[in-house]
Amino acid sequence: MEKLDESKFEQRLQLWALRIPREHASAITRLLRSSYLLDKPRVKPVVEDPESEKNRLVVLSERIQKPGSADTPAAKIGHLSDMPKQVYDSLKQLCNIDIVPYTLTLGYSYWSAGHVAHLNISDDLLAYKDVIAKVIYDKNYPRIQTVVNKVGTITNEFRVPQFEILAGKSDMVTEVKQYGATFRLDYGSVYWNSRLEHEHIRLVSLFKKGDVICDMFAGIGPFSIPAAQKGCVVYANDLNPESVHYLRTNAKINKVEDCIFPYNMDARMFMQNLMTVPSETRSDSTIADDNCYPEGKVPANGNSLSNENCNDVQENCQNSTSGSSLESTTAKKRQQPVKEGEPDCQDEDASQTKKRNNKRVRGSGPPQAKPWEHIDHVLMNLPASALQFLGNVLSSPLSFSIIGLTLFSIYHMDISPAYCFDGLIQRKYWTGSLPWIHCYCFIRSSESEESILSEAQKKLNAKIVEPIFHRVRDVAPNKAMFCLSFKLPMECLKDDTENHVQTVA
Ligand SMILES: C[S@@+](CC[C@H](N)C(=O)[O-])C[C@H]1O[C@@H](n2cnc3c(N)ncnc32)[C@H](O)[C@@H]1O
Repeated sequence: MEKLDESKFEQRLQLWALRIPREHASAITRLLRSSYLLDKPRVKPVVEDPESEKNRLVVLSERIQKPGSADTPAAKIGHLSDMPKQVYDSLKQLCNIDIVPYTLTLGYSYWSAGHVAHLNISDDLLAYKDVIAKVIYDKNYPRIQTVVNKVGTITNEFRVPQFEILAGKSDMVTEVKQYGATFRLDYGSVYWNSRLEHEHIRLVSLFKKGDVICDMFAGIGPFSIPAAQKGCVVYANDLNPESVHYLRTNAKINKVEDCIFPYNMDARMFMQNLMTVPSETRSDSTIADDNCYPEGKVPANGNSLSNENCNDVQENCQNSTSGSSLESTTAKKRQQPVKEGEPDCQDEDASQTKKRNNKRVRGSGPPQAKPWEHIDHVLMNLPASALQFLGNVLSSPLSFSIIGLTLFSIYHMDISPAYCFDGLIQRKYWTGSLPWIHCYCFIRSSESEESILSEAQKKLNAKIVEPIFHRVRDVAPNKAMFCLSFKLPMECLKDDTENHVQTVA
């Protein structure tokens, strides 16, 4: 029998820890609580210091990306990134601050989603699958209550694997925790990958309070929820109605439903909906409704925002206009250090930021979210095909089948292109800097960063300046997942004279 290589399951997280005298451990953990301490199921945030028995290491949250080094804003004000100065000052009163790097290895036995253990049993071990599952179940019950094996390759557009249940109950609705947020999901009907946790937190660490985020392939919200927790306004979309159901549930569980606007449609239509400038000149009081896309404004493409969802969005808009959620948009932007090799998302010049923020807070009423005026980041986590979504399509080939017949909706006979991103934004209405696009992709050994860049530029019909490739993880011996980040090129903006507007009217 071939041996199982458990090291293949390992993930190493590069974190930071405070080295403290052990007698202060309780006081310091109380002070840092869950917000700044590492918060992972079954992992203790206070550990022994290998260098001295008298000390303990208090492991900090992944959100605390790195201590302020000499040239970062955090260093200038003398505290750790993303940790308020008061907390840092209280720490200093308790002990000397000694920050050390800490590597956390999550090994073979760590991986599961809530009560579900997910196996990928290779062909040569299939004969033993029931024995393997029983051992895992018996050894880990009650933490693990279901053991499943992935069957075949993922072919559906919702990216949900097919599972066979090998042991335990068939209910796959479960809860998982990531960086202090709780996610409920049905493992059998939505996309979920625990191994992306570090990537979710890396990207969210680039956002600032008050940023406007468009998550085109949001799933159940592992980017959107922490972004909203950080004070961003998030437009989150997924084609899978089940994912949108759990996205809304998770927004409620994590108390950020006022900052998240969920959509259930094709990603291109979602962007088009958000960026369409209303035809009539409207008074400020009606602008929130434009974002809600009531039924009459929804494109007849068979993938439109469901009524249920639309009600939700309208509800959110109303919540927004009543005030509570908008603290985030009016809030003064916090300076954060820019990581080496990471996009500098703070290059908007100060006058532009001021202009935009002023615009949002103008008048006595709450500011309005108007995505066609400004968004800060667009997330595209569908690595198998996100690059295609950078381009426009003529008559999208989406179709649906009924009793074996393939039917095309009226929308697909329409020759108007679905814009994404070339010509999507109207120069006249846009304020501030152009958005960062974070487009995930796979790079195979036969491809290179250059070939991917050239494909992206072809789709955009514009040159990308200063692209940043971040290697996320190896998914196979000759295939890795990357995140390509770049500022939307200026050429992608359309001028008034071009007639791309109101395609969803
Ligand atoms: C790889 S998953 C990423 C989900 C989430 N961002 C995460 O990190 O867990 C891609 C998501 O895109 C959704 N999706 C696939 N095709 C889509 C489309 N045309 N428009 C919008 N969403 C789509 C799938 O349902 C799936 O939830």
